[in-house]
Amino acid sequence: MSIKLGVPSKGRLMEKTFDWFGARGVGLSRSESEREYAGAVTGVEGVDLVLLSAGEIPRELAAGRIHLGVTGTDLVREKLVQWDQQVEPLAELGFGQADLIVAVPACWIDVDTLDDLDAAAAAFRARHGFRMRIATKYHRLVRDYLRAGGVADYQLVDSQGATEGTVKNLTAEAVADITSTGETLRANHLKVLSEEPVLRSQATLFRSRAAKMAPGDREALKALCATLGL
Ligand SMILES: Nc1ncnc2c1ncn2[C@@H]1O[C@H](COP(=O)(O)OP(=O)(O)OP(=O)(O)O)[C@@H](O)[C@H]1O
Ligand SMILES: O=P(O)(O)OC[C@H]1O[C@H](OP(=O)(O)OP(=O)(O)O)[C@H](O)[C@@H]1O
Repeated sequence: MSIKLGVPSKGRLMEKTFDWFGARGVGLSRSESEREYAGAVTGVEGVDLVLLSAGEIPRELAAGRIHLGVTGTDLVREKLVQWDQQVEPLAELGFGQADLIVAVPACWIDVDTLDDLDAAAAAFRARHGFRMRIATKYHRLVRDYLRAGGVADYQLVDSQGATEGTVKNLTAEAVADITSTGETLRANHLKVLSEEPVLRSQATLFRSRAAKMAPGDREALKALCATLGL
């Protein structure tokens, strides 16, 4: 048997994860063929690399199909009910930092806080006969945040990508999405509410609380954690 380590299969997250492990003496690499989702681990025994979509890693951890996984805290908290009972964060990796925020059209000059958004949402409904639409893929986190902030008269519309474009495309009045530099928001004439973000996220190494381990696996996990300095 062996420990399964799930890592994002593409892009910045994959490269920075490889760098983070490499700097600590654990070599991670993707197979020669760019299209094959297989990889290799050097520097420790008994660890298999599993390349997965960042968005699927929370579910794989919760199901116990991987023992360890790297993904954003935003994805874990959004996708796993009572996330901390299903996974344990072992290390924040210091990259993939982004804030989950709520943004409205920059021209809404009298909307700056959640109270303002609530007032605007009520006025919107009275005027248009339907609830203000907020586009997001973070349904659970945004719903909880808006409930706590006292915003009532809105509806979430699902957007799995290019979320900032929904306002221009007239499929939403506001958005809740991840931002790091703010460039995408600015380019789409949106402004962030001047409130604490819904969540501050970064790439994190998680341990599954559900994954079964054979006796040898425990040793492999201990050796890996020791090598990583955890
Ligand atoms: N601009 C950004 N800067 C930093 N981190 C980001 C940025 N955009 C997204 N992230 C983070 O990267 C992680 C993966 O994002 P996302 O869900 O968009 O995956 P993806 O790249 O579309 O991959 P996949 O579709 O394979 O799941 C998330 O944790 C997210 O917070
Ligand atoms: O604040 P910025 O630095 O401009 O980054 C924010 C953008 O990055 C993410 O998109 P990503 O590139 O992951 O694509 P997506 O639209 O598929 O989510 C996020 O959804 C924003 O659109």
